[in-house]
Amino acid sequence: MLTGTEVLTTTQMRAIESAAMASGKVTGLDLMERAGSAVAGQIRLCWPKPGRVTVLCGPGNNGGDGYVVARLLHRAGWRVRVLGMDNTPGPDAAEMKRRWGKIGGIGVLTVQELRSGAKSDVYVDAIFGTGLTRPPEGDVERIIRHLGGYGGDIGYYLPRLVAVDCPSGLCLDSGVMLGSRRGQDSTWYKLRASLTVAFDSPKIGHLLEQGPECCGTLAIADIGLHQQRVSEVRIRKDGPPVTVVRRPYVEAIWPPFSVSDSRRYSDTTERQAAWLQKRDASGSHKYSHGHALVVSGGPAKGGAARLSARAALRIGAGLVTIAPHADALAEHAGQPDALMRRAIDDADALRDLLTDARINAICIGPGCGVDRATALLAEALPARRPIVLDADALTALSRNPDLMAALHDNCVLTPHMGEFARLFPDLAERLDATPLQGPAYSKLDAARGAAVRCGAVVLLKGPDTVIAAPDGRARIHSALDLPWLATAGAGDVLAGIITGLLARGLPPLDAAGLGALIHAKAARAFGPGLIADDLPEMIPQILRETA
Ligand SMILES: NC(=O)C1=CN([C@@H]2O[C@H](COP(=O)(O)OP(=O)(O)OC[C@H]3O[C@@H](n4cnc5c(N)ncnc54)[C@H](OP(=O)(O)O)[C@@H]3O)[C@@H](O)[C@H]2O)[C@H](O)CC1
Ligand SMILES: [K+]
Repeated sequence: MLTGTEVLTTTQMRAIESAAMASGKVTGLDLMERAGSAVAGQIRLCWPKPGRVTVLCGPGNNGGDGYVVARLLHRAGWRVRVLGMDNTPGPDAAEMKRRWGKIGGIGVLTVQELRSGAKSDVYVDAIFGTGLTRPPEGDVERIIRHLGGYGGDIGYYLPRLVAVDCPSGLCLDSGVMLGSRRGQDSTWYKLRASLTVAFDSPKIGHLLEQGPECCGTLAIADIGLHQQRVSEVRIRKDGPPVTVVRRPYVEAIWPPFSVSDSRRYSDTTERQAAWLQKRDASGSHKYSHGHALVVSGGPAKGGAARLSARAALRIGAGLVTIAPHADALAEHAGQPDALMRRAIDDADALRDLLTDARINAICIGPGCGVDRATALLAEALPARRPIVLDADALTALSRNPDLMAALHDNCVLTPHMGEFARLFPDLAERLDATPLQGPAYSKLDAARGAAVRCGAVVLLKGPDTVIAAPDGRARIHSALDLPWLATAGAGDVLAGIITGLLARGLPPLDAAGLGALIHAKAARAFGPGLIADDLPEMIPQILRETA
């Protein structure tokens, strides 16, 4: 349902690149020239007046791109200094190094050399790209630390650090700096580029964990590889066919980067907008938009479920019933009047209610209580209706292997990292280990592993939300610009939006993906000062603006 941006792994990127070269339509040298030219072009767009630039070139093709940048900026009138490594790179990078060598010299890539001479206006990091396999060490580590501001005097210039493909040290399959402890501020170094120019498509690591913060503005340059997006290619004419795995693929649904082609990167289609606004032929009767049931808890615990129910109504479920324990029914008497109320005291009462086949989506967890969630899930899961499990329902799941075994592909689990660790401790532990080798285990790997294991859609919440289905399809929803979304009750609203979308008939992965998107858009539209109650009220504006 969503049209997003395809996100690649580094292996997929290499396969596409190899396929392009094997087709004979383009050479590695052409691709390198286009890559370097895209970076130089972006630099000139950002800083039109030629100044001083230092280009730092690593041992591989990322360094090769750097030599192209140096040559093209020199041609544009910049005063260029190049620091490189004393090695013989692959043939394409070697040729680019040779071409630069006819124009200027190459200093050694050390901190001492970097600190000597005049300061530059722009520093280009072309040390490592997709080929990083282990944490940087020796001189290269020192220079990357220095660029990260730990080394002193070029800190003033950090806003002008431009990364080729990625800031060096970042694992593009996971978004972690190899060698640095995850989730801690005291990373042993942290580059913060003001601009990163990457090629063809964003990679997983641009969007997850430390990636967005380190990359700064991410520009994706088209280097003419789209024709190579075939499902099967031959790398060599006489060689075996090599499958370029494009599906299951990962999609970014709110890419935080600047792009010129808005059609390719739009987040909703016209058809989707019409469906969201009920302007299409999906039906004019309230039951044609589904009936969502939001299970609530006992006395004084109703606020969370009411937030969910309100969100399910606002997103367009035809009917929404809130189902508290009978003791708590009276406290749900207030607004919104559109909400229906029905007491459910135990699993038998839920079974009775579910004889109404028109109830086609359930939300369970917010304010429910763990014991109640345990009892009601045992009844609800075998019914195999679309169901969102959040909060207390997730705790119930983590304590009951039988419930875990009853999950099915119409379930959506919405854990934050703490809940995820209780549900899938081994996966969380793997994620917590310091990554020493690329490709490092990623949040995407963890969410996918969890989805496969439990047979349900898993939405792992965070500023970089990852959504994975048991069949391997996945989405990354990056919303680092919304610190004010970390507020009590915001998760309950998300659960309600997803439940509403399920009631309206969206498949679980789409409901979770679109739910995360609308939730973030509502928070963005409201801005700082947001409380969870504001989120459902912003949904009409988001629906109106969806085009
Ligand atoms: N994908 C494309 O369409 C294009 C990509 N381009 C650019 O190419 C790089 C990828 O180039 P590659 O040569 O594969 O990789 P890198 O340049 O990133 O680095 C590889 C070299 O670095 C060595 N390495 C890896 N880790 C370390 C480390 N910790 N310390 C020291 N050296 C390290 C590695 O050596 P090994 O010992 O591991 O073999 C390599 O020598 C991509 O990012 C783009 O910028 C094209 O130019 C355009 C098309
Ligand atoms: K780089």
